[in-house]
Amino acid sequence: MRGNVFIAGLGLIGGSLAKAIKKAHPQAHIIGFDVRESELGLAEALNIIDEQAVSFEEGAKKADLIILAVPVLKTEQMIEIIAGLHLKEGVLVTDTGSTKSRIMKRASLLSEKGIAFIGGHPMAGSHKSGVAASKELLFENAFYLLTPGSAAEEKHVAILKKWLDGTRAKILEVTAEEHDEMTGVISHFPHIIAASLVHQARKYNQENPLIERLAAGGFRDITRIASSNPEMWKDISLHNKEMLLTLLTNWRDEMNEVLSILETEDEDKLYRYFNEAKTFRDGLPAASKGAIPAFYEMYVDVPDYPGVISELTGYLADERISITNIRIVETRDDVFGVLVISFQSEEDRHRAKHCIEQKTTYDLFLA
Ligand SMILES: NC(=O)C1=CN([C@@H]2O[C@H](COP(=O)(O)OP(=O)(O)OC[C@H]3O[C@@H](n4cnc5c(N)ncnc54)[C@H](O)[C@@H]3O)[C@@H](O)[C@H]2O)C=CC1
Ligand SMILES: O=C(O)C(=O)Cc1ccc(O)cc1
Repeated sequence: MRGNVFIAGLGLIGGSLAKAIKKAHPQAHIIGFDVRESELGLAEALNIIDEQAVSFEEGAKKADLIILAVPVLKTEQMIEIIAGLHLKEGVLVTDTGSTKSRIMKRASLLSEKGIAFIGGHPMAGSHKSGVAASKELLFENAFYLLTPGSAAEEKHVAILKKWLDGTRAKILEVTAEEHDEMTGVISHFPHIIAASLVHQARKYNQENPLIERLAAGGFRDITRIASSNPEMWKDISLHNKEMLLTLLTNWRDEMNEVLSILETEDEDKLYRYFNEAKTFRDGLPAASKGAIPAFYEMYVDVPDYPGVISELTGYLADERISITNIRIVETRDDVFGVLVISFQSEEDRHRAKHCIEQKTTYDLFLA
């Protein structure tokens, strides 16, 4: 497709969409805007955008497609600004916000003027932010939820889907209310719990600093999302306040129930509590991406000597297997360390396993 695509907010999501759109539509002209000049400059230097907009308004006026990829309270402000501009005939406006009800309400300002607004939420991402973390295939196989506004006709949705071809996401239409209920349960509420677990560990750590050193493995895994951008999650929580209040109340009741099971040492109930959770968790789809994306990690027990990381990454590079992240867990002078290597796909992870098994005697396992 040809045309000007204006992306406001060149962070993880704006940058990833710019890359995916450029890949599928090389003729598209991508104009970018960000309040942070560093991100804007980096996006241009990395050829993620073709042009920097002089201002938000100037970028919006030139666009055939406007994508708002900023924290959700800012998205509302941008919709208001757009509603007051003289835009190009036939322009499509969409966003990437993690919430939809308040955005769709604000977008009625556009619908009233006959401007097609289609709410959007690519349900993949990470705890990282910024254009440097953006990836062309961030949304591959992930769900991409759309909430068309009242002025958005089927043909508009079809055009937006075409623009989004390069994301290789699974696009679904839902209502804004359904959206906020579902994402409240599986994404927004877990972020609050992850943050609360970290707060709890932080408080106990003040008394006993060994906690911080022991907090590897499982604790790191379930609290990874607590490392996400605080501004973004402040906005999301305020936007989905009602749902989060309901979930918090239900959770408090459930914790009270667990408290009483423990107090009375009711073994049957305790067993059932864990077993029912395990059964549902084990039945969740494994390899496809959800709001909390799958990470393809491989754990390698390595001796703690200099050069071991370059030895392993060297073997993987020889086989042209790309890694997306590498970290060391629990290295102490007297024990083996665990190297956690992440890959883009299950296929890469299996090739890596085969490669390392062939070339070394280190123990490894896939989590
Ligand atoms: N991070 C994630 O995993 C996901 C985030 N989202 C949603 O996408 C949106 C963007 O999130 P990310 O890209 O992760 O955040 P980010 O922090 O990586 O990028 C947001 C960018 O917007 C810019 N920005 C903020 N206010 C602005 C303004 N008034 N004008 C112009 N630029 C402005 C920031 O400087 C930043 O570069 C948010 O609404 C978020 O809820 C959706 C799916 C996944
Ligand atoms: O890092 C993670 O696992 C996430 O939870 C990513 C994420 C963040 C916000 C969304 O609206 C969707 C996905």
